Amino acid sequence: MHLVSSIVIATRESRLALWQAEHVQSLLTQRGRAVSLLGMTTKGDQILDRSLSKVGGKGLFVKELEVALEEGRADLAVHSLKDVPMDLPAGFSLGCVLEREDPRDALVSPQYADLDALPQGAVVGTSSLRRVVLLRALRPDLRIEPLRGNLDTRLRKLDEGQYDAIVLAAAGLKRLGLAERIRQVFDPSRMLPAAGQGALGIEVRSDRADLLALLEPLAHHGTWLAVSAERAVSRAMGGSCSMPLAAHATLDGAVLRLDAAWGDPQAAAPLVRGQAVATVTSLEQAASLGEQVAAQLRAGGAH
Ligand SMILES: NCc1[nH]cc(CCC(=O)O)c1CC(=O)O
Repeated sequence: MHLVSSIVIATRESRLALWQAEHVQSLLTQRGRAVSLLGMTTKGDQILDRSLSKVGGKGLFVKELEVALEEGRADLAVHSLKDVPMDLPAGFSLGCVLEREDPRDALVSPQYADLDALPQGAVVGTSSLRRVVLLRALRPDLRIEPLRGNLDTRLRKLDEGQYDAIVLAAAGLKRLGLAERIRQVFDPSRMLPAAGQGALGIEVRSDRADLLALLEPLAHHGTWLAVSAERAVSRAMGGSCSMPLAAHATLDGAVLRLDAAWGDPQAAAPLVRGQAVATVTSLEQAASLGEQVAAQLRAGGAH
């Protein structure tokens, strides 16, 4: 068996990725482990001029980190779970899911207090197909323009006046101490979050049982159940993280409630929605709730 002495975390070098890796580093350090970070630039960080859904999806953010795990240059990769493909490549596992931060979307705007306050035809920045279809359902008059880059870049483009407002995950803003930029946090019933939004996942090589044992005390099982249901919707719908798909689950005791929505980015048709509630105690049961909701979406015309 592999004996873990010093642990290396592979991480992207955006401020948010570093915050997340340092967070896991500090949790492990508190447990007496020596932990260092290995910063890397991924394809997803380099390609800033095209929509990610056109160049291969968000998997572009994790590939280089997996190569580092494969080659033994790193032990763990910390990811925003939202950016992790539904099926990891053979030989890799999700070793841990941490307690979720705020899963909701937030509106950031220098001028306007909330979505309703935006004038007719206002320009809103987002490159997420999910946010596009949800925003369009709420405010068909808005002009939605692409917005890429890390959090600081997106906020800078907003501040330069390229947009009237932008929509971001509340979790990222809160982690970076930018919560004061939030003008409105969307109720999930209006802007349903993406599968896994706000949760961190730690990826390991599946053959590293030593690391799985090490990570066990960091896991938040309620979050893990919820995101398993959410990710199962996404997986059953085709697995890409760049679909116009929202999936959000909440756990109340052992009762998991899962909501999902899908919208056609090409047509102005109403959103297709799905919902299911069940008592769950295992990740498999959570995933089967997700498959049930995906079947509802497909029956409603999602593809
Ligand atoms: N796709 C980029 C991304 N990946 C994770 C987060 C935010 C943090 C999280 O959801 O955990 C963001 C930024 C955003 O959507 O605003």
